[in-house]
Amino acid sequence: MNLLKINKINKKVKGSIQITGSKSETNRLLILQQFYQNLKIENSSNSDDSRLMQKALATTSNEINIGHAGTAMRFLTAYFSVKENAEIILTGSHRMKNRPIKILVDALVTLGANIQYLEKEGYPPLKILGEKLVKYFVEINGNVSSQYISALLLIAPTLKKGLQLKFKGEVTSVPYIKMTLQLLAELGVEYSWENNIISIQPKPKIKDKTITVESDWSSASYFYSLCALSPNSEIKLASYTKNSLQGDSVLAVIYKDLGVGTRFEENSLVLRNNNTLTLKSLNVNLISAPDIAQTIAVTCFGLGIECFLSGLHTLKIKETDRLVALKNEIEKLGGEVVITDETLHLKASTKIKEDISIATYDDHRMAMAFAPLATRVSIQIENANVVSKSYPTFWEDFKKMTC
Ligand SMILES: O=C(O)C1=C[C@@H](OP(=O)(O)O)[C@@H](O)[C@H](O)C1
Ligand SMILES: C=C(OP(=O)(O)O)C(=O)O
Repeated sequence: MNLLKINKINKKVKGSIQITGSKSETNRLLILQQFYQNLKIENSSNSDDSRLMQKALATTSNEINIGHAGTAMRFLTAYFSVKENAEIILTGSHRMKNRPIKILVDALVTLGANIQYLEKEGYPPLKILGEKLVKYFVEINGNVSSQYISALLLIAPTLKKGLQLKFKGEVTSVPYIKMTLQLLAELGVEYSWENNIISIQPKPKIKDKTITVESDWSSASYFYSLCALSPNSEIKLASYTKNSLQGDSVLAVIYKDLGVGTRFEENSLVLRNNNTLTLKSLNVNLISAPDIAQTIAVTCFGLGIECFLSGLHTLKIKETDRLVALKNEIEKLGGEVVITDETLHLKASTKIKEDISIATYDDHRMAMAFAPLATRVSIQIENANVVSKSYPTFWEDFKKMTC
């Protein structure tokens, strides 16, 4: 599927869908399952990123191409570093070769790992020779990506003396670190987080355990947006819990201000557009939830309200430079956007140009974030199948709600 043309939606948005499991939770659990084979996972993500992770863990080949999957790249770097006798070349897409990994590699090497860069210093591809890591203390810069920290935490309980991680600087995307710690705790791993030090105790074995992955909140964000942009709409999404491990569950709070009420009905989220929007300008810091920045910016654009987003310094090293991509595409539609290295300011505007073709920059979230604008105008999405990185059935589910 290349160019997807979406006609303006003229009916009331209504429907009920089951969203696939969180890719963040799934990719952590897949690593942990290698260490603890009596761990069972239910409602795993069917995303490309999780399938690639599964394939990489099952392969007998010495060369693994992880495509665009950031968590898989980072978690597998740590995993193969401690897998004795592993001799692996870990590579990825062109974009992956430009997503930094030096902070993680330096930390692993400090702990005793054997990793070499095969092309550009600080970036994949990597050659990893699995070793027993002998050290148990390392300092790490926490403000570039929390994935480096999660990668280390995931291998920590398998190390003889566990691990002590000391952070330098502010830590970004903290809920993802807490997710890793909470999953470890569910397996009985003991940890503490005091000031800027996380300590993990060793845990060679666990009791039999089944973990059911909650559905993906980042994927739910596109339906929050659709609901906010469709008066009287009602959308039901399964399977979610009130005590989510996912930081993107903050959507329920943010979208309340954008006119969407959330209630839980058993294990489903019910979103309702209450037609209560009075807000003229939204101001949110997304340092804890960077993956919903695109969704929120596009919702505000569709609603014709101003929006000021901060805490976005990690967006430029994701699937694409998401700040530049957002500015380019919103401006094609007639909006005005000012970006800095870590902020985005969308000016209020009421007109949206018809039938514009939105470029997606190999970024699933660009495709999904712009789709709900079809409630306002007909729109075209380029390379629409990019959505499979996190949400392979997105277009079927979007159709169910809107046709
Ligand atoms: O640990 C994770 O599962 C993730 C952490 C975040 O990355 P950063 O920590 O690089 O912001 C997030 O953007 C990504 O989609 C998933
Ligand atoms: C940033 C993302 O993923 P990753 O870093 O795992 O490629 C994402 O899914 O938005």
